[in-house]
Amino acid sequence: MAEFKTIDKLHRRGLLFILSSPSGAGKTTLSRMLLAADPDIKLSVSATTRPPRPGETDGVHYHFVSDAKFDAMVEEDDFYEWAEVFGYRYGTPKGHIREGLKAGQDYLFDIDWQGTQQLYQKDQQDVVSVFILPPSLPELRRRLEARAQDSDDVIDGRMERARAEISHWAEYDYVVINDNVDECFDRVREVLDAERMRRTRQTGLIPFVRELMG
Ligand SMILES: Nc1nc2c(ncn2[C@@H]2O[C@H](COP(=O)(O)OP(=O)(O)O)[C@@H](O)[C@H]2O)c(=O)[nH]1
Ligand SMILES: Nc1ncnc2c1ncn2[C@@H]1O[C@H](COP(=O)(O)OP(=O)(O)O)[C@@H](O)[C@H]1O
Repeated sequence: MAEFKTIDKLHRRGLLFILSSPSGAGKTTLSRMLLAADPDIKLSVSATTRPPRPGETDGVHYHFVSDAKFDAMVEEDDFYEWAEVFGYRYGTPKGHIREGLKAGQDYLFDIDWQGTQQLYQKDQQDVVSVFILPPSLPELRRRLEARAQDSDDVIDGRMERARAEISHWAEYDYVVINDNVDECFDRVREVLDAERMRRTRQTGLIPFVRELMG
């Protein structure tokens, strides 16, 4: 069985896995499920000027920063991309993403369509994007209400923006409807598994095939 071990160890380049959706469709839920189930993918923790919600921890869900700190990060070119959403700013810190990708690390991004477009412009070959749709708009509102973290005004604002966000669905590589969350999660994992197998990411294949052919 020694040959199979060799195949397991083939080197692979990491990927940038993006989950986007209108607010309330379930991307945070799916992200948490994925991070819990898959040790090979790491969350890219964004910086934001939005205040933390109950249950959110600084450095885990977001880096919560002041406006002045965000300005300084923009000025120092610390961001891979950043965008304004719902009146707050959100950005992906550069961190060690480039080195991580080379070493085979996958990164998960919970970012909007603006961030997705910017990542495609920077690094098309490594990006895999998935758009999560709600089964209906009344169900989307029900989920925002059930989450019980926003006032009615904020929920109205999120619902108003939902149509604009959904209009970007066709810019994504994959689209999954989040009706039953477990089924949706299975679809998302299938996408990730298949994308990891892409020939162009399996950089260890060239030496492997060279050896195979003697
Ligand atoms: N472009 C960009 N968007 C982000 C980033 N971090 C979060 N977002 C998006 O900002 C929006 C608002 O996020 P949040 O306030 O956490 O509310 P949510 O919609 O309930 O997840 C969502 O669409 C996120 O995907 C980031 O670093 N860059
Ligand atoms: N398939 C689903 N069916 C019912 N409720 C869901 C489903 N997926 C997510 N939810 C719930 O809907 C609410 C919004 O989901 P969340 O993951 O916070 O959305 P987002 O990150 O896209 O704003 C949460 O209370 C979550 O538990």
